[in-house]
Amino acid sequence: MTGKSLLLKVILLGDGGVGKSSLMNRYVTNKFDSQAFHTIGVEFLNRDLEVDGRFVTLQIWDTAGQERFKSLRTPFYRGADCCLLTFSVDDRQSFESLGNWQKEFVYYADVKDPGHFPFVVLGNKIDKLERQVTTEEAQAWCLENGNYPYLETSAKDDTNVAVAFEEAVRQVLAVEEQLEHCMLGHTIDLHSSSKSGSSCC
Ligand SMILES: Nc1nc2c(ncn2[C@@H]2O[C@H](COP(=O)(O)OP(=O)(O)OP(=O)(O)O)[C@@H](O)[C@H]2O)c(=O)[nH]1
Ligand SMILES: [Mg+2]
Repeated sequence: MTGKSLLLKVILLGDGGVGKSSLMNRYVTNKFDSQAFHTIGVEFLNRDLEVDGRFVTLQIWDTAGQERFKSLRTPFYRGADCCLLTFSVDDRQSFESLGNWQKEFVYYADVKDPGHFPFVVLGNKIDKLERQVTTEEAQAWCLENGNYPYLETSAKDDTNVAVAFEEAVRQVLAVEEQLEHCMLGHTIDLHSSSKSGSSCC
């Protein structure tokens, strides 16, 4: 892969058992294990990809979702460029935990401007017949809590997994572009005599 690659850190958060490790392993190794073990602490894998002409090395951090491992995972939130809030569509409790995961991330990652931080919400295990969370209510949660992109995935049958990680990259690039646009806007204002009324940041 030619051209300078942008290193991005993406972190998967969500209740134990929703499929965070399975999503990472499906995306990086294209494997799925129906008997996956609970993650203890954190693990990470890298994968190179190209999104809209940009070469990216995605460093995917997979975290333990079980409450007892909280102190092992929270030190690794800092420096993340994107957070994938993950639940399972057959586990209503994991959907209702999304708000807590978002708060935990913002606190331990010390996010200065949560309103502009790239979160993406994933509803996993859509291959399973018995759903407890509808697409509409998940979309409504995403709209109410920050207008986050919402994708439905299955690590088991590889539905939307690559799309989900590509969307994470797009969200980071979009925020970066917005910041660059703002910086550029301020620079031009510094030299022009007329005070521009609008400020975009
Ligand atoms: N049917 C189905 N099962 C899945 C899917 N993704 C994961 N699983 C299964 O769900 C169980 C938990 O998956 P994990 O990937 O270990 O879940 P996790 O979120 O990493 O769990 P913790 O490490 O405890 O936080 C495993 O038995 C997986 O095989 C999916 O998309 N569909
Ligand atoms: Mg895991």
